[in-house]
Amino acid sequence: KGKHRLANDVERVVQEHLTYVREEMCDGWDLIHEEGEMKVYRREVEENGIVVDPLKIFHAIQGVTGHEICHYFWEYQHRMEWETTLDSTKIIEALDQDTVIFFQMHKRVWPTAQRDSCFWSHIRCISNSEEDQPTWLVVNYTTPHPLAPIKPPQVRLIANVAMICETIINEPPLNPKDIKRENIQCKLAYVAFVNPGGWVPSAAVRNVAKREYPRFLRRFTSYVIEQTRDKPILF
Ligand SMILES: O=S(=O)(CCO)c1ccc(-c2ccc(C3CCCC3)c([C@H]3C[C@H]3c3ccccn3)c2)cc1
Repeated sequence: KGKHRLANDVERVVQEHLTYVREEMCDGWDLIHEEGEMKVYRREVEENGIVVDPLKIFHAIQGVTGHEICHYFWEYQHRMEWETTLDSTKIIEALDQDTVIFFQMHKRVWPTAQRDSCFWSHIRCISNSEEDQPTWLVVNYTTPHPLAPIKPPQVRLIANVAMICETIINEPPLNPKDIKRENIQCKLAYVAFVNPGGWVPSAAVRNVAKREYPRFLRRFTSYVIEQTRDKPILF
């Protein structure tokens, strides 16, 4: 199928994330939370008094592949089974089989006004030259859409989020068909640039973010482990 109207935007944002995720986690990032394999980093950034802290989470999940993590993160029909911070989510346009446009109503976080979001969501497999497993990624990026008009008092979120996954196969058996789930691990990097889109109390949003991002990733990864437990491995 030909290039859709957002194909160039999608390409640019995907390449930016691939460059950015490899950047060293050195200056300016605070490790704000650690649980098991999950490490949550944040930079404190404000634009015009609005908290827009970039957030980076590194995690390693036993027994699932990067493809499985990205599949369940991208597929809209599973979203309400793991997303606890949404009132609703729906596809408003499919640009191609890997790129859709979502409209979402986010649960209100007191004392802020309710947020909604409209973003294109793209899933992609990047096979690198070596024989090891490909990288799978999903990017959610805010985009305007005629079917998602801004309706005050709701405030439109501005989000640029990526889930970038590698699959590790420990002690690969001679025959790939013999690979078991206990031999596989997904190493993921989750990056979120979220601008609340309007004034919010900095401390409140920082506390919500510090609590909600780890919670969302814990819940989402547990969901994928459950969904894939007795299914064939999706590489
Ligand atoms: O990974 S996704 O693409 C999954 C698809 O839904 C994603 C995740 C999170 C958000 C989001 C939306 C709103 C807020 C704030 C802004 C003012 C009031 C709410 C926050 C900050 C507060 C942090 C947070 C993190 C996780 C869950 C909820 N809350 C985050 C958007 C997209």
